[in-house]
Amino acid sequence: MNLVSYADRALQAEQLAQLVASELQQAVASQDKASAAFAGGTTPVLFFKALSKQAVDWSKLRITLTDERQVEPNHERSNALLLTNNLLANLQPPAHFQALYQLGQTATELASLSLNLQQQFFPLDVVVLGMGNDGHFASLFPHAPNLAAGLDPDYPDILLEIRVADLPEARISMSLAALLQAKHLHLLITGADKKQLLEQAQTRIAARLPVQWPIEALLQQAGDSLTVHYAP
Ligand SMILES: O=C(O)[C@H](O)[C@@H](O)[C@H](O)[C@H](O)COP(=O)(O)O
Repeated sequence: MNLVSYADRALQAEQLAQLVASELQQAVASQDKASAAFAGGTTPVLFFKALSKQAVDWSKLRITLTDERQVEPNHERSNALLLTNNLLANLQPPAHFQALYQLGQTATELASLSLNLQQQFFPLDVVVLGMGNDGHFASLFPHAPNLAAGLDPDYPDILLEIRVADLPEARISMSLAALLQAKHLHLLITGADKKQLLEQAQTRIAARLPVQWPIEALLQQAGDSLTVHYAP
């Protein structure tokens, strides 16, 4: 894991936006297209706003999410709405966006979407993840019944459905196996609590303790291919 620390969240957002924009533009230059998956939640908002101001050939971009809440696309908890309001709506020309959930989506439709992402988006050029204070990333939550599958580095599918009793709604998440395929893998965190959790996770890994937080699996599997961007 590589750690980049920034003096404040504005600098973090601006410098990560410049880095991601250069990674995307290099992909466009070499393959005439680029693909990216971004986390939802609250942390990435400043980053999305800064990224929307970067000089990228957005018409060549395929953008999706690392995970989504199973709500209507205009629901206030929708990550698609968050991404649209803070990034996609500001892009000229527009990028292609693939949502991870539509109301009433069936398991068959999820499997078909997973295959479509595999064929049209993967391997992702850039992934920017977030992390919760319980050590989840994407929607791979500690008490998810199918967490083992979600963290299995050999899991065959891009997407899986996550249902956890204490979550307000069911989720759709990318699997760790899918995220690890990213050419540029970033984790964007703010606040001392999350940095302390990351350090505790590293200590657990070094002591070869069983995985307590999902983030341990990401750190262990990704190794130096993961760059953590931290601001207080
Ligand atoms: O749907 C989501 O909530 C995100 O994709 C999730 O994985 C997020 O990155 C963490 O929960 C951190 O959220 P905050 O940025 O709000 O702390």
